[in-house]
Amino acid sequence: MTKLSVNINKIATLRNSRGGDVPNVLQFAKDVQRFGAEGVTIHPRPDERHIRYQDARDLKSGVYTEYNIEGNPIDSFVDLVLNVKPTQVTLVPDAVDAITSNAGWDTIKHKDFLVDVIKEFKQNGIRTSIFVDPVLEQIEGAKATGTDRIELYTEAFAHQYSLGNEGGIMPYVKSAELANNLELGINAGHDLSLDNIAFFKNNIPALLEVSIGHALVAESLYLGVENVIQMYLSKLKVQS
Ligand SMILES: NCC(=O)COP(=O)(O)O
Repeated sequence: MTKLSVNINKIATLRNSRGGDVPNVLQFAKDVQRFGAEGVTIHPRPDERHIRYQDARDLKSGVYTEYNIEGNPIDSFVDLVLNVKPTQVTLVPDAVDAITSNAGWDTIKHKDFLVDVIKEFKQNGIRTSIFVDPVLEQIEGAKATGTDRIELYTEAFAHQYSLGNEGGIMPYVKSAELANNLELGINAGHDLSLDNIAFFKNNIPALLEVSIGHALVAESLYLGVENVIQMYLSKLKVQS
């Protein structure tokens, strides 16, 4: 089974554009779970341009499915995650000024750092995942960090698929096969959408979780949030 975790960053972006509390991020998180989402993801960035650190703390009371916090493990992020104790932390090597996440970890170069930080999270009962490109050496490097899971960075797949190139899935298939052999759990995310999710899911063996935000919110403007979540759940059940 592949769980759908809804990334609610964009709801905070909308709220912050006016100050105030509309839309309410906590209520939105409760509603997506009521509509069937199996997890909620946030990615607080150091400049707090969308999700704020206080949101991460407030959400703890309302996320009763899987709570996934993503981010670069700078000191303030590590303190936040240890304080909130979500179900899962996903480590992403994003620069402070990046518009969005744009690369996976170099798990070989940053092995010592990742080993230390992953150990600390796991000792505190938090499942770990690290964001990686679909490159076999990087998957092997991920295994050596001690992480429970990897999150495959799917931007390249989504881009190729939008151009009609289904072959763009192949590095992901090979990476997933290796991860399965190494007994690493597999998550995936970034630019997944109603257009590409079924093809991705049906080609990736043992895909445990997808986190989807940008496209899901954009699609909801036309189709409605509840309907869109149901559509994702239905596509995630499809087997080719
Ligand atoms: N981990 C990926 C995520 O949470 C959402 O990415 P996107 O759907 O906003 O591109």
